[in-house]
Amino acid sequence: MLNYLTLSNLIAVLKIVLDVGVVSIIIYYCLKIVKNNSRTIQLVKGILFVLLINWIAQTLGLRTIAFITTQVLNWGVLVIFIIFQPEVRSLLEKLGKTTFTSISSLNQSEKERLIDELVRSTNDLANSKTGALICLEQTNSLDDYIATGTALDADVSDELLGTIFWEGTPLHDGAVIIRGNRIACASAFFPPTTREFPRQYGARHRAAVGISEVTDSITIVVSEETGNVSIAKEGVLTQVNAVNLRATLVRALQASDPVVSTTTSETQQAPASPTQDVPIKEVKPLIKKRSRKKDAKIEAEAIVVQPSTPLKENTKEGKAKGGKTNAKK
Ligand SMILES: Nc1ncnc2c1ncn2[C@@H]1O[C@H](COP(=O)(O)OP(=O)(O)OP(=O)(O)O)[C@@H](O)[C@H]1O
Repeated sequence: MLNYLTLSNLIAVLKIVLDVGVVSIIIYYCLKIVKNNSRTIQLVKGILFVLLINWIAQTLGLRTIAFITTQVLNWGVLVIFIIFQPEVRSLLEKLGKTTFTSISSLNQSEKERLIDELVRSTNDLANSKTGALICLEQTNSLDDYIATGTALDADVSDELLGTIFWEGTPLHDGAVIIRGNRIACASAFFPPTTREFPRQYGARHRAAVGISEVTDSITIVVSEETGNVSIAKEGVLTQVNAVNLRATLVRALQASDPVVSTTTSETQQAPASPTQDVPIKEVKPLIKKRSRKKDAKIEAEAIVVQPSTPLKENTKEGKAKGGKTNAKK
């Protein structure tokens, strides 16, 4: 009898652990999705707001408001599924899929070679003022975006990236996505940011910031207009030179694996290595085309870099941005 009770207690405890464990995992992944997607952050804020109004209305006995907000919350689930249909679909598609070869799975020499090739090709692209968008997949899968481009499975090399972004090729329009140390695709389309953005930046920079808002990827942008190089990460666009670029890439790879030994401060202060010999560009002064009042608001969603250096006045008034935008998508 005692044994039976102990066994049934044990089973009950295991059930509770399983129950709580599964729910915790679901909550963890939901929070991860919310955190990585600016659209879902807005949505969660909206839901919290409606919940607050509903609670106040219930507490104060405001029956009409309580009724309306309750209906909004009841029907909200359906609305969420409709609004987030693409996200829900891709989430379901991902279930059961094997994990991709991420950058973190590369060994030290592969990482170093990848960084060397990226710095070298970015340097060449910048010097020849060839517009480019090179996105490095991190932990969030870029499958959905790879699907919008032309699939490739090629070694990352200075020569190949130069060829892809050469204006004469059909693949030059759009972004290259790098998965692990392979070029997964070219000509991919990214969701452009919808945030307020300095006018001198066009569709390419908007796309780079856009993808960095919804995933943890790192994107290198080379401006066709100026040859300037920027990095988009976590919704922030930072203009870099060769040393900054290398340091950022080292840091990014380091974050997932301590195998890359150079520390951040060492990297930033380090003299140029062989691939850093030719700086891509001096860090250009950065424009803030906003009033001081607006700047306070922008602090939180900093678009620009190097606060001490105002952005170079480099307008593109004559340029028809829309014309160059990746219209095919
Ligand atoms: N959503 C997008 N996803 C991927 N690539 C895009 C996207 N929008 C534009 N591009 C790429 O950017 C090119 C247009 O760049 P545009 O000149 O408008 O941007 P820009 O930020 O001003 O860059 P640049 O300084 O190089 O001129 C397109 O030809 C295409 O290759």
